[in-house]
Amino acid sequence: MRITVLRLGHRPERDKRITTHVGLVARAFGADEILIEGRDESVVESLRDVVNRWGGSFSVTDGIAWRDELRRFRDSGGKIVHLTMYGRRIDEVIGEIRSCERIMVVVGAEKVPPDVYDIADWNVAVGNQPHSEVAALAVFLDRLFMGEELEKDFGGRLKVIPAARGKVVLDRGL
Ligand SMILES: C[S@@+](CC[C@H](N)C(=O)[O-])C[C@H]1O[C@@H](n2cnc3c(N)ncnc32)[C@H](O)[C@@H]1O
Repeated sequence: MRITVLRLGHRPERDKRITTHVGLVARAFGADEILIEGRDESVVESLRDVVNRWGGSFSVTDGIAWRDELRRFRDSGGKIVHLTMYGRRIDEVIGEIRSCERIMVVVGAEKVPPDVYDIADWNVAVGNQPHSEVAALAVFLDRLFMGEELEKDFGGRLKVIPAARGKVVLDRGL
């Protein structure tokens, strides 16, 4: 399955860290790309730097026109999943979502515009309490892949060798 994450409402003056974390979680938990509303060269650079060092083919694009992206994605046959505390319980819908070929997973920052709720094929809640886009995305992807995403080899220059203590990192010098 190909997964695009759409990060809405990025405000460069206050969301740098959390949007970077949305991107890091997207990559580490098995998504293929992130699209970011708003321009932020520093967020894009730091995510691309992680890809360069730690591997994978995760792509990062900022400054997108999100309504056009959602429509284009839907019109080309992709399905849209909006993560929101007001949505349906994740366990009720994750099986259906798992059968899709391409999904776009939308996460917000502050208030998400009402049309996102309308265009989404599924509005999905990771519990019905308010928490965070980073946590919601991580739990959603982990449920989607049933934990298998954590076994992925990213093939990067740097690779952690799991250790009971300390840090063991292989530099494959690619
Ligand atoms: C800080 S929350 C903002 C919530 C905001 N009050 C709203 O009405 O959308 C930022 C994002 O985290 C995600 N989120 C927060 N809690 C969630 C939950 N329980 N389930 C799914 N997603 C959640 C949503 O994508 C949301 O747009």
